[in-house]
Amino acid sequence: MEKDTSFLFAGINFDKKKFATDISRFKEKKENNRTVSVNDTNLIESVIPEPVEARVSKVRRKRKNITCSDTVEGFSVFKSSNVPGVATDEKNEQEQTDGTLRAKKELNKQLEEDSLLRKKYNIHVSGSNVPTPLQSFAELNSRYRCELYLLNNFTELGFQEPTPIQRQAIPVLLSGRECFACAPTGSGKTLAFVCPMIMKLKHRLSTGIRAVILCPTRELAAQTTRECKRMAYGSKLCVLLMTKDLIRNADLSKRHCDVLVSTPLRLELAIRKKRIDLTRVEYLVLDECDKLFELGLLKQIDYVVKACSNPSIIRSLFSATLPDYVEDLARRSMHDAVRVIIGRKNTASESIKQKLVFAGNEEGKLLALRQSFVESLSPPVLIFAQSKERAKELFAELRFDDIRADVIHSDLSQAQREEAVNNFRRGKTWVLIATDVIARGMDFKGVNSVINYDFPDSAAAYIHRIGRSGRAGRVGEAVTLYTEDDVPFLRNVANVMSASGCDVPSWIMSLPKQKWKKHRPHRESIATKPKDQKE
Ligand SMILES: Nc1ncnc2c1ncn2[C@@H]1O[C@H](COP(=O)(O)OP(=O)(O)OP(=O)(O)O)[C@@H](O)[C@H]1O
Repeated sequence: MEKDTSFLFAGINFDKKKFATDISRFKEKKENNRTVSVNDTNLIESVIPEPVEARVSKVRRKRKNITCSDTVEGFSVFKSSNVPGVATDEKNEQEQTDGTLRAKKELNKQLEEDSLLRKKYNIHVSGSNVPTPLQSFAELNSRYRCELYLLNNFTELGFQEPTPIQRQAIPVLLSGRECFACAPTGSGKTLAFVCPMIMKLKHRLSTGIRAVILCPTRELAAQTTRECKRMAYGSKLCVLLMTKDLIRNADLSKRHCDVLVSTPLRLELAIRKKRIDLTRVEYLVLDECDKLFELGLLKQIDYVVKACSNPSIIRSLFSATLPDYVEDLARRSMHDAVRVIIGRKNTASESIKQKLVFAGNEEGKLLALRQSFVESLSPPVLIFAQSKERAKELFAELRFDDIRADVIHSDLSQAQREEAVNNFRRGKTWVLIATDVIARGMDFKGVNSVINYDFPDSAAAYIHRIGRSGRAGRVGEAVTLYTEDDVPFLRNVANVMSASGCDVPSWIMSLPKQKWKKHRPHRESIATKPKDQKE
């Protein structure tokens, strides 16, 4: 991460007060002499009871003694109060006082209920007027008038109730607030940002891109596109994955697309080739945001974010690891954002049983791995190696053993990478050897164990790698092999383990804390054969 990140989001930092007229012009259009907001909120308000958060903010505004001339979000508040020349008799005053007291009571009751619900689901929030969390998916209809196809899709997908991140992030985004969120791996963050997006977008036939989801890898972008399509099934929304072909053959500026999912590199390329217009994007999601803000991707992200120049854009950041610098950045550059943390920040999912195994040296690691396969191979198993070279070496060692192994790394073609992922998903491959290219976001159902053959290069990498198992409340197992070289870095992984309730030997917890950027020691090549016998 570059030290100075202030240029990030610079292209869309703007003074909302100064451009208030422009914003309101953008937000509203006249239709049949009646003001209809672009996202139809007025229409919704006319048919459903006012949401609690709206009532809450009204009461708060009242408390601040706003006068009749104050305009809040395009509405004139307290139109009938304090108007010069209008006599206010005692009865009226009494009624007003009673009304305010009732509203106050109602507000306090609601705040209490919200806080109990948050406590129950380990939801921590900061920001002003944070909307009430969802009790159930049904509230998407009763509170926000969501279309029934969406609830049907959730039922079809087997989702009975919202996960904690969904309970809080969905109402935040539906209320038009920006959001940065941290929730454990496999806890349903994808639905948390896709659901409000498809609810808000509805179907419209104008050209141009209306929402963008950025993911750090092609595999994750493809998976997110698939999830989006599943959730939007039954609507007319158009969801597209940015591919090389699309950049080459299609002029996206003339095509209609509701949701575009892409890696930063591909999107940057399309913008540079003038194949795409992002000026009307209404929603921007940075998934795995801390990865996107790392040095290698930061410039591309900045370029894309600047291209999304719509002043009313709603941006959100999601990850299972949210370092302080990303939070600082979010606070500085997002507008009135809500921070949502589920459980403790930067911890592993509690449904994963984690183990550290000392293997002495590189040779010991291979022996330990083979031994564990003989004793108890319970596929599917994911094995992480430190580099593509080491992943290839390990694959060369295991491919002739009696296990169905495959490998995935960045030297493979796109088609080969897709095939490796699909074979693993379908159970054709039992053991997938991988680099960190699939460590984040990939949702392989039922991975029984993750083996860190090479010690991860950071605590965040550890959390994401092992998070490929133990998803959606299932149990999983993670084994991390370590050698003498890794001992100084053990404490960082041990801290994560202990924070998620796993036992860690006390000698490890008493090791000195290590400042740890990237731990990638040079390692002996992976081989059981003596060097002179190797091909
Ligand atoms: N409400 C729900 N009930 C049950 N399962 C759900 C629910 N929401 C999502 N899931 C499932 O949980 C799994 C994990 O979801 P998802 O991939 O969104 O996790 P994530 O939090 O983004 O994880 P990661 O941090 O690894 O990216 C998926 O298989 C998804 O279908």
